[in-house]
Amino acid sequence: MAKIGTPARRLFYFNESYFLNQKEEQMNVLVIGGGNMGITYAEAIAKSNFLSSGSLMVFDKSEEKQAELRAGGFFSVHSGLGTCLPEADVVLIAVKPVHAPGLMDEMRPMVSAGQLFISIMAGVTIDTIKQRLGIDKVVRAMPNLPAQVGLGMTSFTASEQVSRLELATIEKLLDTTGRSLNLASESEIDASTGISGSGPAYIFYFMQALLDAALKMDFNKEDARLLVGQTFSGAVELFNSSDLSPDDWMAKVASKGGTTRAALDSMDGNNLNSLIQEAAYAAFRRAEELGKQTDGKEVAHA
Ligand SMILES: NC(=O)C1=CN([C@@H]2O[C@H](COP(=O)(O)OP(=O)(O)OC[C@H]3O[C@@H](n4cnc5c(N)ncnc54)[C@H](O)[C@@H]3O)[C@@H](O)[C@H]2O)C=CC1
Ligand SMILES: O=C(O)[C@@H]1CCC=N1
Repeated sequence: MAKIGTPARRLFYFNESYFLNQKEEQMNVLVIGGGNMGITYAEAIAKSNFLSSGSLMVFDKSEEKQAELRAGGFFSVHSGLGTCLPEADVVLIAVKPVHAPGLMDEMRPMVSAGQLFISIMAGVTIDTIKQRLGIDKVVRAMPNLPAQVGLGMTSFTASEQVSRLELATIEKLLDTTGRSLNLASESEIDASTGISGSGPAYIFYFMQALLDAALKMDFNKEDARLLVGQTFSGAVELFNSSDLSPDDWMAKVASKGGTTRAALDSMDGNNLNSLIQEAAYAAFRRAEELGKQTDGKEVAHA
């Protein structure tokens, strides 16, 4: 097993003067799991100048993934935890919840008290991570897929052992992928999973339905994609350009007795608003269930 890192150095990095002096670029950050989200974070951190070069490490257990990551060349890619985990000041865990217990058991002998752990795993609680790793400083975050294009929405909350200044630095790290929201409790993280974490899939669901309608109306695939994509981008841009509510914007599109009213009446008649709210609650409840399942035990979710 690799030697345990240098706690004195970590103490320096994580004391208040370090954070007041804003020397984030001297931190070593390790991302574990180089899939959709892990690679998104690693690339965003690498491109942001948040860290100095050579300070970002990635470990994925898949050899195929390691080869793919090495081709990118943005960070050092490790083939085992022993060469990277003891050197890290901040560790971002980005594996599926089902892989969390095995990974944390492997990590435990190599971690130390000064290290700070960020988990983006859905439903895995701060207590589970603290107990399984035997550490105290945990930030639980819930990002979303648009982080891949710098438009992510990440909610996060921290264990009480994470200081205000440490949290400010972690917020800057999370913001390399878009915007973030510091929430007071893990219950709010589960709720935000039902809104922003899973939310991009609901938008894609709506887009797929409109695409299907356009294809039925005999548009070819390319034209249907343009009609739907530009309509979504335009509507979102309008929404973000003012404080008007979606209801206000709907009123601007819909003329009395017109085409939009016909569509909106059809949606209301089918209770679409309630169905979408129900879907968001289903994701919220699932995040809570995952938390109970992973509470110190094995996970039954892939
Ligand atoms: N995909 C999404 O939109 C979002 C995902 N999440 C969370 O992010 C986490 C990762 O999700 P994805 O990136 O989509 O998954 P993914 O399946 O694309 O990536 C996971 C990676 O972890 C690696 N891995 C598995 N076990 C490992 C281990 N023991 N050590 C090192 N690497 C290991 C796998 O080889 C894989 O490359 C999940 O916990 C999920 O709940 C959170 C918000 C949004
Ligand atoms: O579906 C999931 O479990 C993850 C968490 C939020 C988005 N994807």
